[in-house]
Amino acid sequence: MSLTVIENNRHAHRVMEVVLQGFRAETSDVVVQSWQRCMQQHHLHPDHPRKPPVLPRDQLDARCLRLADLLDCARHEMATLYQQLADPESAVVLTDTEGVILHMVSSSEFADDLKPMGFHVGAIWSEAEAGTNGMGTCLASASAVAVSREDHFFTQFTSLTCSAVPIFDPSGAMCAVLDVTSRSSLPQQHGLVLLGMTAQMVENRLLDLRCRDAHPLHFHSRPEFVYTLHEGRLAVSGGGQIQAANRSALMQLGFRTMDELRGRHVDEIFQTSLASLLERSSRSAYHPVVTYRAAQAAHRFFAVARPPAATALGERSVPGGKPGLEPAIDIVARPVGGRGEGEAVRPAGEESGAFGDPRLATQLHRAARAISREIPVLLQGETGAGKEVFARALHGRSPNAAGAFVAVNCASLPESLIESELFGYRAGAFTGAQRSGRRGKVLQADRGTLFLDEIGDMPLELQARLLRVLDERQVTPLGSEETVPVEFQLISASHRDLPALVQAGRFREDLYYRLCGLAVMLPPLRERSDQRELILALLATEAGPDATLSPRAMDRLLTHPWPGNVRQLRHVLRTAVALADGDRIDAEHLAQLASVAAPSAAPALAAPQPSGLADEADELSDPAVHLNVIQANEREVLMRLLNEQRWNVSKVAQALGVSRNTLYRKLHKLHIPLTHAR
Ligand SMILES: Nc1ncnc2c1ncn2[C@@H]1O[C@H](COP(=O)(O)OP(=O)(O)OP(=O)(O)O)[C@@H](O)[C@H]1O
Repeated sequence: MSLTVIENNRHAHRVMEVVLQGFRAETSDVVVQSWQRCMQQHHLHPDHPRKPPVLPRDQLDARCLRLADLLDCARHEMATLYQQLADPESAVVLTDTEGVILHMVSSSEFADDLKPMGFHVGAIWSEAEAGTNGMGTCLASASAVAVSREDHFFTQFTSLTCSAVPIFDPSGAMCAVLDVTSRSSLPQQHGLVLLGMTAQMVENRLLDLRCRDAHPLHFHSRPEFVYTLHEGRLAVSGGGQIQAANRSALMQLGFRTMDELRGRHVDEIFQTSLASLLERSSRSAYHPVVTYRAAQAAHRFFAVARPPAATALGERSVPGGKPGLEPAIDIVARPVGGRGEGEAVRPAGEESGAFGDPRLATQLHRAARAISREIPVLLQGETGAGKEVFARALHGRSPNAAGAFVAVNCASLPESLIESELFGYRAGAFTGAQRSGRRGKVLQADRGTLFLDEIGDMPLELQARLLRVLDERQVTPLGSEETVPVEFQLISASHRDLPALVQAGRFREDLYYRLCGLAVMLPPLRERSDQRELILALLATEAGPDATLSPRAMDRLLTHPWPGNVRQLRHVLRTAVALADGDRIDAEHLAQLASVAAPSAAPALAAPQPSGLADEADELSDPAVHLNVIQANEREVLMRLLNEQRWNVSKVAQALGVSRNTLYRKLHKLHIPLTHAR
């Protein structure tokens, strides 16, 4: 008998002894109860291992669409958690309430290890399908669980250790499970803490998003905890009724469930009314004000109440319902994929853009609805992911489509010029000013769309001026006394993590809330499901409709990790077209891909390499591996600078105080190819 079979038998025997004969197990009650459910309720047998079933693609897409807002809230937090865990043999996973894996962050190597076990996006890991496991058992018990190695019901999963926590929506219902699965033998305590914190962050974001038209009320018994992860948060209707709360709020106020709290009035909970809290908060410039628990007068809280995010942003009331609470699935995406080699394609000009990925299409649809209600849209995503293309598409679908689309790149303008560029100046306002004066970009965008790209790079002093313009909707050009009224739609974009900049004090929080009426996280190219369609469309733009790709070339493109996203894809295709003799592109014309920087080049918002899409990285030699530690560090710093300056070599040279030639030599020495350059 092979070792595996003996091992399998031993594990199965142990599970059966515990379930059928009531033997004491050296494991937790949660695990024992799960084993009992597996055998008695789900009729699983530890001797008959099975692979979790996989949902068909269209059903998976439909689920992702239904939970699009949750996925939006979770994606970035999951990537951050993965980085904090710093364990290459771990995966951070999100499932829906039926145990279907919707999103996963891991190294491509670990994802490849997990795949044969049936552990990948689309697979169903409920207890009924996969026996005792982190995700399934968390769902069944509706509580945080740790399932280490031999706690699993089936032997095939006993090399894994999982920790999982439920995520609750603002109504208090469980809406997902967040899990960390790794090879380590024990759940790491700090990992569990991080997991719990991540779940809380996702819940708070979801509360903000789904209750945008309620008054947010932040509180804690210690003032320094207001606005932190530990704060209690309530969503309160204009009439003062509590609609939703986070877990900390329930705990601090002594309620066990959301049902016990929902519908109560603020003055029933605190010894004050919503109106009074709002007034006192605004008078104290939104610093926490003291309030007392109504039931226990000695229990003091510090609280801040604000106007709803929606009204604070000038959002009009939405006919027929609350924007944040409507189901995410109300559009039909264009069909994706299925096109073979050489088929006719429609060129994707930058104006039209290609948005075949269902998630992207939904985001465009939601953003179009938001902008049509004058809600500003904030686009986030890695560099080259198509934020400007998306913004133009949004403008084209908006009520102001007939007006101008005015783009301002806040990162590329020298600080001294941003102000005049944005607000304009009166004739003779300063030395060097044009004699006739100049209408600033804000006024040029009148009745159109103002697109503030790389808004995270705007200097703090100018943020204050911009804030005033957004509030007052009028502009005072430099050197002028006169204010000019202006009406525009606002879209902004950044590849930086703006909430993190806010926390670091480098971006004004009040401005962030005014820009971020609706936050849209654009997926990186490697996560898009319409890659094939996009490749063909971009190829048609670059080489005309007769161009074709060989299957090998298409395969290489489809499996590339694309750290520079669509911009890099476009660049690679442009070079391939130049290298190919006729209209047919083959793998050999994609030599440029071999010299593309490894994922260490990932920009600020980049998640770790996603599962299963980076197989090719194995084939490629990573140029960075030949560098010593100092060079590797130097390379990383340069890559970051290049990304920040959008691969503009002159600007990076300027920032470093070296000549362009010196910089080129350095780039060459550190194996940094300039394939990202525009
Ligand atoms: N959906 C799309 N359809 C067609 N082309 C696209 C699409 N998205 C991006 N591109 C191409 O990729 C290039 C980069 O797009 P864009 O400038 O919008 O990216 P970005 O995310 O705003 O970049 P950055 O963060 O560096 O400003 C564009 O010039 C365009 O050619």
